[in-house]
Amino acid sequence: MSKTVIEFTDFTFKYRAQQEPTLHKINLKIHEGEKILIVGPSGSGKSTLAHCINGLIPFAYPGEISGTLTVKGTDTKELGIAGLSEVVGTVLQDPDGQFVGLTVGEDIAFSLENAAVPVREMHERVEAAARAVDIQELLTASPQELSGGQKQKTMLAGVLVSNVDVLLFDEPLASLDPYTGTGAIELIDRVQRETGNTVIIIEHRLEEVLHRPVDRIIVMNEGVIAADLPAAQLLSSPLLAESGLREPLYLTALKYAGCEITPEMNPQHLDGIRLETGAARLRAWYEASEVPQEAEAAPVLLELRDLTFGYDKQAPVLQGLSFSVRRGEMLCIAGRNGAGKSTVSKLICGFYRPSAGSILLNGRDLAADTIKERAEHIGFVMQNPNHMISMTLIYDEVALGLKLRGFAEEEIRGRVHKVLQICGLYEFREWPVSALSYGQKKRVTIASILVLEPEVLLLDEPTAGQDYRHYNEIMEFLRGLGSTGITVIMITHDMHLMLEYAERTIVLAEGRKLADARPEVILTDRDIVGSANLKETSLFALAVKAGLNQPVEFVRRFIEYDRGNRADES
Ligand SMILES: Nc1ncnc2c1ncn2[C@@H]1O[C@H](COP(=O)(O)OP(=O)(O)OP(=O)(O)O)[C@@H](O)[C@H]1O
Ligand SMILES: Nc1ncnc2c1ncn2[C@@H]1O[C@H](COP(=O)(O)OP(=O)(O)OP(=O)(O)O)[C@@H](O)[C@H]1O
Repeated sequence: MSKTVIEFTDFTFKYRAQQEPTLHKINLKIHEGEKILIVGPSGSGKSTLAHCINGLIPFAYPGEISGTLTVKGTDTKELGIAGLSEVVGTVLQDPDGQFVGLTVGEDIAFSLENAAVPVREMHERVEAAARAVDIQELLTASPQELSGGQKQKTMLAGVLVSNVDVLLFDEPLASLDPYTGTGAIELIDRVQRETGNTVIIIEHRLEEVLHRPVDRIIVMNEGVIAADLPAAQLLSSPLLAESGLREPLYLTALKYAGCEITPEMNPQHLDGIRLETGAARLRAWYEASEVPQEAEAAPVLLELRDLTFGYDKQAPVLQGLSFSVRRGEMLCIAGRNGAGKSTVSKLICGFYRPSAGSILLNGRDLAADTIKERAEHIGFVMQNPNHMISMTLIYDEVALGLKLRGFAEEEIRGRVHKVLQICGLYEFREWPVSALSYGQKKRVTIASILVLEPEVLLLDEPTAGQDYRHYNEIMEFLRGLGSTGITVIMITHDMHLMLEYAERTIVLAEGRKLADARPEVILTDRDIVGSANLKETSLFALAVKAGLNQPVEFVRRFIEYDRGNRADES
């Protein structure tokens, strides 16, 4: 057995601001060269555990520690944050908090400058890392000009160039398009095999991380380690479901068809899975499943006509983009990192003006409307919750919009409480926002917009950083809004979300509309998937593997059936 790099012994940690410990008596050994995946519901302590390893706890977030944590045999309290930074490289969940350089290149080079690497070698290594994540064109760009995914890639490159022993990734996939995400998982795998580094990945998107093998999966739940198993064992046990976590979609399909999942089937990867009787069962399930009904089309509410826009006049981001959205519809906008998805939402909200084309709401051109006037009808939930929150207490944050609009105290309280309940935040209403996990903060921002009851709700990655339970709750809630006539537009890289909740998806590529169709049609079309950096759904690949004649229709029927199931659960 190789050497232990990280060792938690009866380790308990309580944040100064909390009454109860967030981590309880953790006993965990991580060995040199191991690749570990940590999963767990939102707020279960995953990021807290990571912060203990990189020294942010207790040096930046103070609190009480009992028990010990050693990194390479030395207690982290003795190593200090500087000592730890030489051993552990971290990509944090919120990339904005992590930028130190004025340009992308400087940022990637930061750790090398600190380590006094010769200038020539530094340039070579920075360029190689930038190429590995495909941002070599952006080395002189400033961090403010980057899309969410481009920021994430810069962080990844910064960690990959450094000479640390332990690489720690806190939700590395959250802002990456699926193709880039797959590339990042391959890259992490390659770097680990080449350097023998220890790798720890925290991620909700289990199916995507398992694209490359991991040695163990650790399940955190309520501050304790609920399971510590190889992937095949975990996926064939009820432990994920018991912790409210999502299994890969193809396994859910096999279970619906009546298959038992065993470690011998190699359930951790669709390529290597042994279906045996599964194929016949899937066919029988498909033949017995109901044909979904088409919904009636509602009138158009929002229309984009020939929109053209560029931050820099020479380089248009959008060129003649047109699409319309119907009242009560749930629509997704998808496309690769930097395709212009967030830019579309900023134009709709009026943060920027198009250089040509128009945006109509209920047939009326919005050109003359201010940001404030538009906000009465169109609510916008940004990608990064830390960009939206301005109040200290959760209740005040959610009540703010209603207060500014002059509502009576009584009505404000009723509406805020109702929304907090819907968003699973009621019990935290008197808490400071700073004591919440990233996923919980995201829900606060959704709540603060929902409370205003907009006609159109525009969400940039609504479920990034959410666990499966909250994903279901938020999405079923948004679907409920759809049926009351509120139109929901979601920008997302989450192919599950798109399949399960969007009635239609607009795919952007090169500033134009590449496709406008039902999600299962898009996610089973290799050309569109390839051109827009999306990812084919594993359900489709499963149906093909099982030899079904109509794999697209199989995907559609599965989604319909599963939707009914999930709506019952939430
Ligand atoms: N700086 C802080 N001060 C006080 N309490 C905190 C702080 N950060 C996190 N917590 C508390 O610790 C708990 C665990 O948070 P943590 O961020 O570790 O969860 P997580 O499992 O990473 O969740 P997520 O998947 O939502 O990111 C949260 O419920 C939160 O209340
Ligand atoms: N404020 C800005 N100034 C200059 N360029 C910008 C600015 N914001 C975005 N861009 C550029 O415009 C393009 C589109 O960015 P946008 O944020 O709309 O992409 P996106 O599709 O939302 O990407 P992601 O999936 O990574 O979030 C990118 O090339 C980005 O670098």
